[in-house]
Order: sequence, then C-alpha cells, then structure tokens
Amino acid sequence: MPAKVLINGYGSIGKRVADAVSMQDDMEVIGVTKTKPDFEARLAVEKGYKLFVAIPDKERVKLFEDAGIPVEGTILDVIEDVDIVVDGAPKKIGKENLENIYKPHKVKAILQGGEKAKDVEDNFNALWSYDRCYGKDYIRVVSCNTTGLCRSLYAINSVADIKKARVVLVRRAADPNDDKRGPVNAITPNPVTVPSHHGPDVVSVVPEFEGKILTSAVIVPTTLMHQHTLMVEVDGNFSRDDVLEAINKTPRIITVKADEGFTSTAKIIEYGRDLGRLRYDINELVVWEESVNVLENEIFLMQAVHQESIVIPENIDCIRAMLQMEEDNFKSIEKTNKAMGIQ
Ligand SMILES: NC(=O)C1=CN([C@@H]2O[C@H](COP(=O)(O)OP(=O)(O)OC[C@H]3O[C@@H](n4cnc5c(N)ncnc54)[C@H](OP(=O)(O)O)[C@@H]3O)[C@@H](O)[C@H]2O)C=CC1
Ligand SMILES: O=C(OP(=O)(O)O)[C@H](O)COP(=O)(O)O
Repeated sequence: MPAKVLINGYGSIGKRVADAVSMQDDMEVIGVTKTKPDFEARLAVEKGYKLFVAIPDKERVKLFEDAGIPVEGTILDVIEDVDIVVDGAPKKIGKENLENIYKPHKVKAILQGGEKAKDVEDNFNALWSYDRCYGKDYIRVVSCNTTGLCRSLYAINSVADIKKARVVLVRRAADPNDDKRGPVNAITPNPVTVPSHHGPDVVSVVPEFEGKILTSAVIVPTTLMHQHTLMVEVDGNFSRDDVLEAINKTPRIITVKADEGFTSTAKIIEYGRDLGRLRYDINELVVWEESVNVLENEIFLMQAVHQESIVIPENIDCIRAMLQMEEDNFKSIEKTNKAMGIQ
C-alpha cells in the first residue's frame, strides 16, 4: 500500500512536494489544502488533487463554494486518514498547525525551514540525518539555504575534516510570484547580526559542527536563486581535484562552468528552462567549478541554490525515513532522484 500523504498548504513548496509525491511509486497524495479559493486552488483541482480547506470553518468552505471550486471538506475531514502530513504553510503557521492539529490527531508531520529547530524532534537532511529521523513523528526539513550548505559541507567533509567554515550568503529577496516583498533597490543585511539562522540550522542537522560554522547573510533585489561563498578550513592532505571529485560524487550537487556560459544565476535558471524542467526547477545544489580552490588548509567555493525546489527531494526522503519505508538513505535518495529526474 502506498503511503498516504496530505499536503497542508499548497503554495510554492507544497505544490512541488505534491507533484514529487505523485511521481513516486511508494506514496500517494491523499489531498492538498488551501485557505483561499484562488487560481492555485482551481488548478490543484484541475490537476486531480482532492482539495480541502486548511482552516476548519464553515464560512471559509462557503468562500470556495461561492467561487465554484469544489472542496472535499476541511482538513479535519481527512487528517485521520493519512499516514503523514507535509506542512507547507507560511513560516510560524507550521508550528501552530503542529500544536493545534497534528499532535492532537496523532499524525506524523514534516515542517519546513521557516519553523524553529526547537519545535520539532529533529532536523532533516537526507545525507546527514536520515538515520536520526527514522521512525520519528515530528521533523523539520531545514531551509533551502541550509540544505544547500549541508550538501556542500558533506562533500568537503568526505575529503577532509572540517575545522571551521565561514559562509557569506546572498539571499534572493522574494520568490518570483511573491509581489508583496522587497527590497527593490537596496542590499539589506538580514539579519544585521551574526550569525544568520543558517549556521545554527546546519548544526541542528550536524551537531558536530557546533562552534565551527559562522554564517552572515544579506538580501538582494533578485528572485531567481540564492548565492553562497564558502571558506572552509580543514585538516588533511588533499588537492583541488580531490575536492571536485567529492563534489561530483555527492548526490544532488551539479557543477557548472562560467567558461561554458554559466556566468550568473540567471544563466543557471535558463538551463533549467532549456532542460524543460517543470516550473524550471533545479533541485540540485549548483557549484561553480572555477570557484573551487584550495589555498593551504582552506577550501573556497561558490554555489547557487534554487530556493523553491532544493528542499523538495529532501521532503520525499524525509517521508520514507519517518514512515520507516527504506532503511538506507542512499537507496531512498536514488529512488527519489530517479523518479524526479534529478542528476
Ligand atoms: N519559498 C521558498 O523559497 C522556501 C520556503 N521554505 C519554507 O516553506 C514554508 C512554506 O513556504 P512557501 O511555500 O514559500 O509559502 P507560500 O506562501 O508560497 O505558501 C503557503 C501555503 O500555505 C497555505 N496556508 C496559509 N495558511 C495556512 C494554514 N493556516 N494552514 C495550512 N496552510 C496554510 C497557503 O494557502 P492560501 O494561499 O490559500 O492562503 C499557501 O498555499 C515556510 O516555512 C518557508 O520558510 C523553505 C524553503 C524554500
Ligand atoms: O528557506 C529559505 O530561505 P532561508 O534558508 O534563507 O531561510 C527560503 O528562501 C524561504 O525563506 P524566506 O521566504 O524567509 O526568504
């Protein structure tokens, strides 16, 4: 029997997780939820998903009926029929849903990176913490930037012991569809203090990095991708080729060359379009090959993160771990990647 998955919050992350679940042969989407009867709700129904109202309230259901969008009921009509919920609600609402809906109904739940580490049992990345999350009930898939960092630090850690990592993150201001946010003509230290949440979030996945990683972030007026510069002090004897080989061996990382035309995040997104990827998604972390350098005991590299899609395969592996469907993280990663066409 395929695992029954409810997507609570069919937004940027939720709709992608719904489509990714549909691509797997061992899980199925039982329903998706929305609070507003807008075009995304209508499209969800047209795609064949059963739509439920995220807020259990008669007036809210009436809004959908008045808009002519058929709903199957509210979240409370489906919650006890599912094996696991993937919460895709806006940040902070995931925690409210955890306390008000998932825990009282004793249903396993995955929260996203906008929520806090302290509110869940553990924090998920398929490379680092699959085993720890195995069989657990309430887990957070860490944020897009944190997921990108976890992948590259895994590759570096496989060739040399990490002593200290310094990372500068340049964060996209908003998603392409997000017309409420800025900045439109500024660079915003966000946060202005150190560290940004990303360093502590990496530690929530990899506790042995406590005291070893420091992150600082700004937001810039772009919507396509985030960009990171990593400076990582390590122990051991290795070459630039060793680091590149480790990066190329790590699942869900691709390398690109500026020399081949990948001169910016815009060109990487164009590649996603040319590949014909759904919504031009690039689930892989993208590392610029020329940026990988070794100077004495320090590794440097630059990478790009497609914020809307990098965490989607992690959610799929997290479902398998929490429902104890596959013991081996690399087998789950391979299965997810194959179904989703990830390199
Ligand atoms: N976007 C990104 O780049 C990334 C986001 N994340 C994290 O993922 C989470 C979701 O973000 P994102 O997908 O961007 O958010 P969106 O705003 O795109 O989508 C949020 C969805 O949640 C629905 N929703 C609103 N209120 C509730 C509620 N009370 N219960 C259930 N669903 C609700 C909304 O429905 P409606 O529109 O009908 O109100 C909408 O479908 C956040 O924690 C975020 O930090 C993590 C990595 C990357
Ligand atoms: O997880 C993300 O970014 P983050 O790793 O910087 O928190 C996503 O881009 C969403 O974050 P935001 O919408 O709060 O910028």
